[in-house]
Amino acid sequence: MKPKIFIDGEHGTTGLQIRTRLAGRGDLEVLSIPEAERRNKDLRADFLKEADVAILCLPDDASKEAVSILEGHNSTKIIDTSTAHRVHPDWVYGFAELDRAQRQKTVDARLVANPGCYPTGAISLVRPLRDAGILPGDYPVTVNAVSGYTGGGKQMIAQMENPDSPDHIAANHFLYAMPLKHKHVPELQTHGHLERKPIFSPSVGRFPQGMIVQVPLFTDDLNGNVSMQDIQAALSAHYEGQSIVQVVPLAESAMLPRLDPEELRDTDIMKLYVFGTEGQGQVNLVALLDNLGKGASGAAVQNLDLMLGNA
Ligand SMILES: NC(=O)C1=CN([C@@H]2O[C@H](COP(=O)(O)OP(=O)(O)OC[C@H]3O[C@@H](n4cnc5c(N)ncnc54)[C@H](OP(=O)(O)O)[C@@H]3O)[C@@H](O)[C@H]2O)C=CC1
Ligand SMILES: CC(=O)N[C@@H](CCC(=O)OP(=O)(O)O)C(=O)O
Repeated sequence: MKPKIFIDGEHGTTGLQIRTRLAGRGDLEVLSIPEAERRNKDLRADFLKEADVAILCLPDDASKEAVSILEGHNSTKIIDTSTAHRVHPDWVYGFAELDRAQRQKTVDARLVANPGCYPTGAISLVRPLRDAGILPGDYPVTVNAVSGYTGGGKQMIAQMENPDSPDHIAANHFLYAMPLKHKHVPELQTHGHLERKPIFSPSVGRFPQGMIVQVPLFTDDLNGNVSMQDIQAALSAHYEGQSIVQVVPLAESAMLPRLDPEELRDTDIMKLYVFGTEGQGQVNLVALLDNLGKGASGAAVQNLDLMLGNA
């Protein structure tokens, strides 16, 4: 029997991309709710209970509701793409490359929280340096980022694309979350193993999919007398043996005149760069990804395969 998959929120931005990725999969049966019934709680409950794996692509409150519908119904595994359970102790953080143990934890899990798009980039840069003892726990980490506008879901897509929308956004690039209380901060701190709350300053650009996440560091304030080479080597060692997170060689990074946030659009990989000038005491660590690829839907399908024993 093929495993049954239900994408709750399949007509939204993340859900649609997951459905597209699963469209050609003959090894799975996708249970699909008609678009007009997408908020029909009774029908959703039936599908949630029938599924072997439910992938929640909903706002936080609706995700929590779906989880409560499944309470006591342990035959349905859950992947939640929302922020609701990313620091919850009962949930496994579905970032297989986080450390040596995370892949197996995801394989064994019933409840998996899919990482946020920005945290995927930032944690992928800081966590290996924490684990290697290079980045002190109390380092004052800052994270600056730009996302494609699909990161804001259906509402922001309409605001950016429809000039007749009442809350139309005309800007080509804008900062937001200026009070420094973005919903991703707890996740960044917890899974980045950071003692201090990081400063997170996100922005959005007028392109649909793509993301750059930057973590600048002063190497004098790191542990030991580390060079750019040492930092790149620590990242490379951490991600050795897998193909989704790619650490770019220093020589290649040094040749780049600019970095395009859309470069990895429609892919599920993430590239990590160490920029700077050796000996200057500063580096800019950069993650490049598609906010809907490794940042959301691609990661959800990766987690699905791990949970089904396919990967
Ligand atoms: N977009 C991105 O890049 C990323 C998104 N995520 C997360 O994925 C989740 C979904 O985001 P996204 O796809 O962007 O959002 P969208 O707004 O594009 O889609 C959400 C979908 O959920 C439906 N929905 C909302 N409330 C309910 C409800 N109570 N019952 C049933 N269905 C409901 C919406 O229906 P309706 O059309 O009626 O509103 C819509 O189809 C969020 O939690 C987000 O944080 C994670 C990483 C990246
Ligand atoms: C551009 C934009 O608005 N991005 C969203 C983050 C993407 C998202 O909602 O999902 P995750 O929390 O699961 O990453 C935000 O800043 O709230």
